[in-house]
Amino acid sequence: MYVKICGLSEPEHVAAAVEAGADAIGFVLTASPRQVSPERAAELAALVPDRVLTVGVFRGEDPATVRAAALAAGVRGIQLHGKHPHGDFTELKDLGRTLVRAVDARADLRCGAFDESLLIVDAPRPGSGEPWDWAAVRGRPTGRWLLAGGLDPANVAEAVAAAGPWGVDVSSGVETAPGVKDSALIARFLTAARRAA
Ligand SMILES: O=C(O)c1ccccc1N[C@@H]1O[C@H](COP(=O)(O)O)[C@@H](O)[C@H]1O
Repeated sequence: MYVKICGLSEPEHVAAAVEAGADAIGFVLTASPRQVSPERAAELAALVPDRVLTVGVFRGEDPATVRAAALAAGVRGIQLHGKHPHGDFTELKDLGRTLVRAVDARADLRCGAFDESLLIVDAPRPGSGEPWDWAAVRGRPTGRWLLAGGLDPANVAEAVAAAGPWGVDVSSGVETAPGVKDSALIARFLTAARRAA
């Protein structure tokens, strides 16, 4: 079970996620209570060992803006959330970063359909912490895909059983308030997700 912890903004929480065995760590570089500057993301990314994928999260920005911010942040992955056209992914391919497409259940759920190497199937309101009908996507996504949206340490096993994802992605469910991560919740989520596999 691949696990991504998203929306980190403090070194102690980056360290907690790495220590607990996260496969990927996300820095939100778009409007959000979790937004960090590319410079702050670069400081945090420098603390992450190579085995953990660092991902910059964007939503609606044009490819030139995404390119500049991703390069400044030094992230190895680029997550485009929402209705980015295929052409946005094509324009970013030459960067050699891991491209991640994040969509809700109404979208094309074939990983690779937009030349991405990782797909995230999320709630209609990303980063809201709202659970949704995870079972509705069971059997639909293809390839490497992560389930996101309203997951937390207590429900991740149920969500995995319902949807059958390749991995999971969490932000709100490891926070005590919007944008305030909690190291103990991060560790509990990793443990619960691994057991759910
Ligand atoms: O986390 C945010 O604030 C955010 C903002 C804009 C686009 C994506 C965002 N996060 C993504 O949302 C899911 C996690 O959702 P939840 O909070 O666990 O319900 C994950 O894919 C994040 O990358």
